[in-house]
Amino acid sequence: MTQLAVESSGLSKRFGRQFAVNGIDLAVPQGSVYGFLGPNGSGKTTTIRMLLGLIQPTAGSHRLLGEGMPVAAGRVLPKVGALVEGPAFHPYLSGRHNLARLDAADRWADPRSAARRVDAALDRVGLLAAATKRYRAYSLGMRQRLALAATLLTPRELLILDEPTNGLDPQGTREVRSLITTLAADGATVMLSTHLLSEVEQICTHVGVMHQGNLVAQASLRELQAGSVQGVQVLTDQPEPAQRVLRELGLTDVQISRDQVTATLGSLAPEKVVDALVHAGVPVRGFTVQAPDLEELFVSLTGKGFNING
Ligand SMILES: Nc1ncnc2c1ncn2[C@@H]1O[C@H](COP(=O)(O)OP(=O)(O)OP(=O)(O)O)[C@@H](O)[C@H]1O
Repeated sequence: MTQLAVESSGLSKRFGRQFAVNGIDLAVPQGSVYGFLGPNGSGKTTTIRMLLGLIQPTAGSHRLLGEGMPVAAGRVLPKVGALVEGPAFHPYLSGRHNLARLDAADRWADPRSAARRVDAALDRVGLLAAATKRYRAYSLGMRQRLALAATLLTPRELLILDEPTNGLDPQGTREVRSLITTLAADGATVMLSTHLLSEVEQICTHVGVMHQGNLVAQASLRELQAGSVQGVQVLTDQPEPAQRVLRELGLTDVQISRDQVTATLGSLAPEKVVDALVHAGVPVRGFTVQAPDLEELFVSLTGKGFNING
């Protein structure tokens, strides 16, 4: 069975009469990059704050790295890096000095190796060259990278990041995404919240979709794609015979448009369709299985569009 880095059971948070998070069962596999996707106000930040013990759940329970929270918090949290509101950095201190202050405040960190740790974290996020610049002179992207560096002062098995690319320009966004991919490749599990579908498609292996406090879908990207309806498109000079073959095979929604025949595949393997066309002597110039559109899938789950221009 897959080991879970984050798991919850019935995790809920109510503010007054409103359930911000309504009994969610998260399952974040170890080694995954899990995109926690949902429109604004769907309960992502509230969930992350509960996972990290920053607020108390109204109901439910959760485990991090296999250990029950909050009982094991002292043992588990040092292995978890978090980016929630971002640590408070001092505007007149350099990036390096800011990290050194945070490191000194960590009671588990050995002060003798502090300088090495700080520079390694700066190097990791590509800020070594700007280490002596004052924080107030940093761009938004540099500030976000410094916040990530702060979470990397000690090796982490799990990173929980709330909207890590929010507010970044395209260059900063690319840098932070590539850093996340590298951290995952080095073995960390990453759970990140986002309202950008494109972010999930680019860097995530798994996704959980939030809508109005409910977890409406949770799966690996591969499963989601396989589970959705696929279409096929055949390019041929003989569309009528092709249409006949597709109908005989049981494909639905078979349509002709000039030299193109499109249809919904159902559970049939695409190679069976090609095989049948060739056997029937239909000259096939092109055959495409149309990739299922994740955006449509998510919109059908949440009834809302996602900003896909991220
Ligand atoms: N401290 C609070 N008091 C009252 N209501 C709150 C509080 N924190 C969050 N909420 C409400 O809970 C709901 C979920 O908010 P949350 O911040 O978790 O959503 P989100 O998915 O992280 O959204 P965003 O992408 O905008 O950060 C919202 O309706 C919000 O107004």
